[in-house]
Amino acid sequence: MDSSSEAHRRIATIAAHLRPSSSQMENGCSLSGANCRAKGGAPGFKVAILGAAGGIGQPLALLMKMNPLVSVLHLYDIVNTPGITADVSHMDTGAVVRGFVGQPQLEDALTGMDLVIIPAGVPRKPGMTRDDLFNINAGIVKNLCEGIAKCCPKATVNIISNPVNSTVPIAAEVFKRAGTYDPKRLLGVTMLDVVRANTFVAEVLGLDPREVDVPVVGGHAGVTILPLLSQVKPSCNFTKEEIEYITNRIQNGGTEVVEAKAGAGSATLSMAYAAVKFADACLRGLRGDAGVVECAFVDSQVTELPFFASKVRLGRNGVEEIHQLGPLNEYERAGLEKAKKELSGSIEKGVAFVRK
Ligand SMILES: NC(=O)C1=CN([C@@H]2O[C@H](COP(=O)(O)OP(=O)(O)OC[C@H]3O[C@@H](n4cnc5c(N)ncnc54)[C@H](O)[C@@H]3O)[C@@H](O)[C@H]2O)C=CC1
Ligand SMILES: O=C([O-])CC(=O)C(=O)O
Repeated sequence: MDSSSEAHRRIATIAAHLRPSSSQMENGCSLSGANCRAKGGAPGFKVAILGAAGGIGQPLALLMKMNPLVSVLHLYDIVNTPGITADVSHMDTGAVVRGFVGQPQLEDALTGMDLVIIPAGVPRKPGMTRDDLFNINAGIVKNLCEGIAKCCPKATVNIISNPVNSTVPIAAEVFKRAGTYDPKRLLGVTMLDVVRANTFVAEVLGLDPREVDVPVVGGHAGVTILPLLSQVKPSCNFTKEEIEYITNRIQNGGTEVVEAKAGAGSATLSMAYAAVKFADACLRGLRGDAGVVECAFVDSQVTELPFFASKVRLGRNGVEEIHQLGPLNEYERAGLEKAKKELSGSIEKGVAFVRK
């Protein structure tokens, strides 16, 4: 028996006799530390998902474990992460997975992370607006961002928890208070609006959605979601009726899913897909890839509002450049005014929550 077969035999014997303790499972390794060679030393980025046991968190964990840019994946939630970690950690992809459960383990979950993705918080039920989630989710996001400010102040942060139009300003205020705010590193995830827009436009035009690129600006709720159909690539023309239909469908895409799920939550699978698409863009930017451009809700001077979603170029420092809105038609200019009015209140509400 050669030495590597002997090593495998020894490990198999140990594994058969060891019943892993919960702390060993949290290390993403079912052997004791001395016997486990998976130390997470491979090159790549360290990513944490906060809210990893949820409807979005679980498929997001699965997809991030498949991302070759990720070397270490930390899964944090207030419940159920040991099981999800054990499950995902068996995938034969590169990232080492570690689970953390409950507030006492938040700091360990965050320490050393390059990218933190936050889908923690309650989802909508039929009849609710995203703003109806504010009372619960504002406190959750504030608490998690306090942890980030303390343990990984230089991490890039992707906020998914709704209402995004308020939770991003909450995060910014927490970081300002802690003296760690870097506007380039804080991004509200509006990617699902773009994913939907590409899909719905492709349906109407009879195109492959992978070939369609629709800029969606503003924010992430109702009329604040503003697709710029005059700037769709490949360049195309719509009838007035098509513009009304597509715009309404994009603005109400979240509600369409909430109603179809009939009380069982909101978009989770398409959101996990969108979150991974966006996180991958952030990681490619951090790696130094050129020309990575996506829409996101960020600290912005594109309008008079302090936060606004538009196309941004992602780089080694996070948001390297914020694109202007470009020429808008009359329909879009009217939409922009409506969007700004609602956004302004949502941003102020978030800021006031932390300053109060
Ligand atoms: N930005 C976007 O485009 C979208 C945002 N969302 C939002 O994402 C959020 C999560 O949605 P789902 O995953 O469907 O909800 P969910 O209820 O299935 O999962 C939320 C998870 O957060 C966890 N959680 C609660 N408090 C926490 C805390 N203090 N620390 C860590 N984890 C905590 C829960 O235990 C649960 O596992 C909701 O606010 C929803 O509105 C949903 C879809 C799209
Ligand atoms: O609609 C919701 O509550 C969830 C969400 O943000 C979306 O699906 O766009």
